[in-house]
Amino acid sequence: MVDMDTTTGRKSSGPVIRTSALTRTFTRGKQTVEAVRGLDLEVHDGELVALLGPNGAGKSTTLRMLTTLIAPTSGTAEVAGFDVVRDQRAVRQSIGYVGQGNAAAHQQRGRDEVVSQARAHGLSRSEANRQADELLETFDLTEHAMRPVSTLSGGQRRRLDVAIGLVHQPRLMFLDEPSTGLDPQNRVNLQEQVRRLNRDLGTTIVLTTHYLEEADAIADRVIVIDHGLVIADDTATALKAGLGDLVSLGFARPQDASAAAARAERLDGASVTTTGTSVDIRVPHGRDLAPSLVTDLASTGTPAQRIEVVSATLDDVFLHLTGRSLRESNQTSTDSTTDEGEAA
Ligand SMILES: Nc1ncnc2c1ncn2[C@@H]1O[C@H](COP(=O)(O)OP(=O)(O)OP(=O)(O)O)[C@@H](O)[C@H]1O
Repeated sequence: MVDMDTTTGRKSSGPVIRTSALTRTFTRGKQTVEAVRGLDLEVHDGELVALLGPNGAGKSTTLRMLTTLIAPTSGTAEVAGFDVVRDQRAVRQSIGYVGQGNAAAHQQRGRDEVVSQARAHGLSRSEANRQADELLETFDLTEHAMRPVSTLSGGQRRRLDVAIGLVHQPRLMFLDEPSTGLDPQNRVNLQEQVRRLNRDLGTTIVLTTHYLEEADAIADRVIVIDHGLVIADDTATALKAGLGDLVSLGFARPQDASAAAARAERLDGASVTTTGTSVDIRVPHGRDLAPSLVTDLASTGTPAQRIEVVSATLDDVFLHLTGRSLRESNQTSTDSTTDEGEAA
């Protein structure tokens, strides 16, 4: 049941984001690109959600519709209880958004940039100063606050961007590829700050990423997007557990491998591949099942000479769902975006 606040017209319960059959197409010359194709999505207060997918999957387009930067082609989206087409202003006031690339002006000092953004959001000078100091502290930027933005490292600048996105204390924050281009140390540092923002302040966060490790490490929920469609939506743990572990066995003779494969086929949910003297078994809870399987095989005269158990990764999940590796899709993608077809 959704209650309506009659003074603001804002819904006071229900998901903070709700989309229904949301689509966005772009026209490139004679070509039509269906960037987002029928997205049905609900995000609840306090969640940290990662939209994960290869380059060109439709992640940024989704975020740009949810933040009112571009209009949907069809379907509906409500953010913080407001319609992204009809109530653009209210949506914008309710959210923070950090797009790709750096927002901060390069010659300004970091602190001045945060203060002026806070002032632009209507805070008084003293409130803006206080807010800036708090945010700089939160993002470990206090000691760099008086330096021109152009002299900050990539990681510091990205953290400054996130701080600026928070000046008006939104309950809902959108981050478009926050850690792309950062070195591993700065990436981990930024991820920690994002996690802290969600955990300590309860800010709902929706971020896009094509880093598997990032989605796995920080998100409560991972929404995997490919070719404009949601192909999986769950916790990273559940997505990986659903696929199961890979139990790899090696035998002395091909006939032993065949016998072991026949035995493994009887395991619930197992998918078995035999190559010469090797047997690969993808099976839920493989790590737990492996010892008894190996004992069983030894007792029936087909002892394994090699055993390896590898837990599933999100890349395995993506590979299973699409037949492609997300890592390789990211590396080989030459897809590029143009400004053609942009909505006001
Ligand atoms: N303004 C635009 N004009 C034309 N095509 C566009 C535009 N914006 C996006 N596209 C196309 O829509 C598809 C989805 O792009 P989008 O940027 O949403 O993907 P993404 O998943 O965010 O990728 P990345 O990780 O590279 O940012 C791509 O094929 C892209 O080229």
